[in-house]
Parts: sequence; structure tokens; C-alpha cells
Amino acid sequence: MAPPAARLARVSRAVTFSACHRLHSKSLSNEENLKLFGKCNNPNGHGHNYKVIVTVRGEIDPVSGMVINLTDLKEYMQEAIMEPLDHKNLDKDVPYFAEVVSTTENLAVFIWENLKKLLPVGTLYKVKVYETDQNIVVYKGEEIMSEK
Ligand SMILES: Nc1nc2c(c(=O)[nH]1)N=C([C@H](O)[C@H](O)COP(=O)(O)OP(=O)(O)OP(=O)(O)O)CN2
Ligand SMILES: [Zn+2]
Repeated sequence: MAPPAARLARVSRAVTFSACHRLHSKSLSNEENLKLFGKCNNPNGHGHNYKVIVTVRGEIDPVSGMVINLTDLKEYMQEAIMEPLDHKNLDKDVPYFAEVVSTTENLAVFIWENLKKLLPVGTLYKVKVYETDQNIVVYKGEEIMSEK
């Protein structure tokens, strides 16, 4: 008899955190920053209640019945998202954003890179960040190769 087919599934978990930031690029003048980012360039910043949904993809283990133990995923997300970001000024408290503009796109990349170090290789599938209910970024680890 043929062995049962391996089944792939995607498992997601959400967290929310609060942080403030200012959109400001060191590559631009103050005038250019104001023109590009508008109110989001306010020198004293502004805050968001971010929501992050992390999705892991893998085989449903026939013994455990799980792709990943959600209790483990909770701990990884605590370490990769909550500890560095919750109740922080992203630009001043998180060294990564000293040189990188704290857009939601870059926040999704930061979270991806942090999680990738903790999860089993190849299982991280998607990081979805809600800056607001209306402003949403998805990052799936994709890179565009430079021609240099
Ligand atoms: N591509 C991106 N554009 C913008 C980002 C971003 O992360 N990536 N971020 C911002 C600001 O951080 C800002 O907080 C969002 O401003 P806005 O769209 O005006 O959202 P508001 O909730 O303040 O306004 P609503 O009109 O209620 O949506 C800007 N751009
Ligand atoms: Zn913002």
C-alpha cells in the first residue's frame, strides 16, 4: 500500500505592539524629507499600534499533527518582534533603524530577518505588518539580485 501523502500547511500567529517613529532619510535634505514624507516627517514623530501576522509553512508532522508548535512560535515572535520593538521609538531605540528608514516595508524586513534566525530553515513563509488597518505590507523574503 502506498504511504500516506505528506501534507503541507501554513500556520499563522498574530501579535500587536505599539511604537513611534519618524519617516526621515539621511540621504535627503530636510526640505526633500518634508516634501516626500509630509506629516510623517514631523520631527517629534508619531505612533502606531502595529499588528504583525507571521506565517510558517511546512509538513504536518504525522506524529505530532503540527507544522510547528504554536507555543514555540509564540516564543520566537516574542524574541524577534515584541522584545526589540514594543513601546520603542523605532528610530532611536532600535539600532537597525539608525540608518534604515522606519517604513512598514523595512519593519517587515527587520522582522523577517530576526525570525529567520530562530525558525527551522526554510519554514518562514510570510510576514504581514499592519501599520494601520488601512496600511499593510507583506514580505516573503524575496530579493532582487543586483546586476553588479
Ligand atoms: N510605502 C509607505 N508609505 C508610507 C508609510 C510606510 O511605512 N510605507 N508610512 C507612512 C506613515 O508612517 C504614516 O503614519 C501613515 O500615514 P497615512 O497613510 O496618512 O495614514 P493615517 O492613518 O495617518 O491616515 P489615514 O488617512 O487615516 O489612513 C506614510 N507612508
Ligand atoms: Zn507612521
